[in-house]
Amino acid sequence: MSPVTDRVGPRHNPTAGAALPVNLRDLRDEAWRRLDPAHRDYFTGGAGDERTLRANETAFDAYRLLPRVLRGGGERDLRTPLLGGTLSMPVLVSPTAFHRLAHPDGEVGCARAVAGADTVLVLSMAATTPVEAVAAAMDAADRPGRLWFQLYPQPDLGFTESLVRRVEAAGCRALVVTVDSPVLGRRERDLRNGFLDLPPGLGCENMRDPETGRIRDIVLDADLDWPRIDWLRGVTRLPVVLKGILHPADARLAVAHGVDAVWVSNHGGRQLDGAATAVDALPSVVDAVGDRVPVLLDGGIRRGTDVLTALALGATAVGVGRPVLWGLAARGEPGVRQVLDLLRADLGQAMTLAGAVRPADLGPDLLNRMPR
Ligand SMILES: Cc1cc2nc3c(=O)[nH]c(=O)nc-3n(C[C@H](O)[C@H](O)[C@H](O)COP(=O)(O)O)c2cc1C
Ligand SMILES: CCCCCCC(=O)C(=O)O
Repeated sequence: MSPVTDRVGPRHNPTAGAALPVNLRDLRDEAWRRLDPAHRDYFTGGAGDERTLRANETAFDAYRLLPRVLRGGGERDLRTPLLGGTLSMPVLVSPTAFHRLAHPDGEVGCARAVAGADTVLVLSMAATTPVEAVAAAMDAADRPGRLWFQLYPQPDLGFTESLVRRVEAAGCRALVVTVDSPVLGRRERDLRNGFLDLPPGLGCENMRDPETGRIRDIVLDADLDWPRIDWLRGVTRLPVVLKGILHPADARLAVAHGVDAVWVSNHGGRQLDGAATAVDALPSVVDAVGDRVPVLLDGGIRRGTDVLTALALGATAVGVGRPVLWGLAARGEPGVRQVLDLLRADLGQAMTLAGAVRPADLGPDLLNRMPR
């Protein structure tokens, strides 16, 4: 029997007394031990000197919290309404490529874990599993609305439209269009390792040409522009989210072009090295967008307090990229479940300590920004 007890502690500390992991970095270390070094570098690395990659995490250090006290409130309520659904917490899974390279459980294992946590998986266009199989895993877990699809619009509009139809038919509930990748960032680890291709047996299954059955290469299109976003909105009724916005002028344009949410992201530091960190770019994007559409954020979220900070700065929800890959590479589906459980517990505990019952209670008054 513990000499110390509290009314919320055990529920917020599901790993107490258990073996590792107690935080996400424990799973990262385990994943790194298991992965082939070239694959570890692909999953871990960023562009150029990895300045933005490092800064995404350290930017959260600039914030200190100003907790409120004597507010009571009992049980925390982390539920978060977003694009027509309600997530069990303000944390979703960012799109990341090649899950079956990390672990045989792949995207299906990830989907099962996400369904169990009752949040959203954004399936990468570079997934190694067909969208229909991932959707079936969500359906089997009775969470059909929890799958979104990430799209790099292809210059071949016919193929793009056929993929959108496929994704709609599978039951995805939103299209996340990645707009920070007119070309691939210069990932020097991959260049050194010569990491170019997936091993035999793995491929980007959602790139299968409907006519030939052949897997097409993903084209990152430097001609992508606002008229193409208008075109995309015209060919689907799914909500369209733009991922990779950092500049407030682009956030304003996104709203003017009728998008349904704006996702502040620098692609986890993998595209433009030296780009602003997500958390630094967030306040001016929130200001530009106002209440018109939700603002999401990813990049460097590793702790409940990081989630709390992003929400206090005006994000509706945050995404996690690498931590999910760590969980998957370390332990497959249960590892992803652990990542999401750890973040939920950490966020609940941080909110309790900060005097907030629900995400709507979080505002900039709870933050003290340190000079850097
Ligand atoms: C290995 C890896 C693969 C990624 N693949 C994609 C992708 O296919 N599409 C996309 O929009 N973003 C992709 N991203 C970026 C993530 O969606 C996300 O923006 C980023 O990982 C967030 O930062 P974090 O890893 O610090 O959480 C990828 C990131 C990583 C690390
Ligand atoms: C040629 C396009 C491959 C994209 C792979 C996934 C991705 O976005 C990444 O960051 O890696």
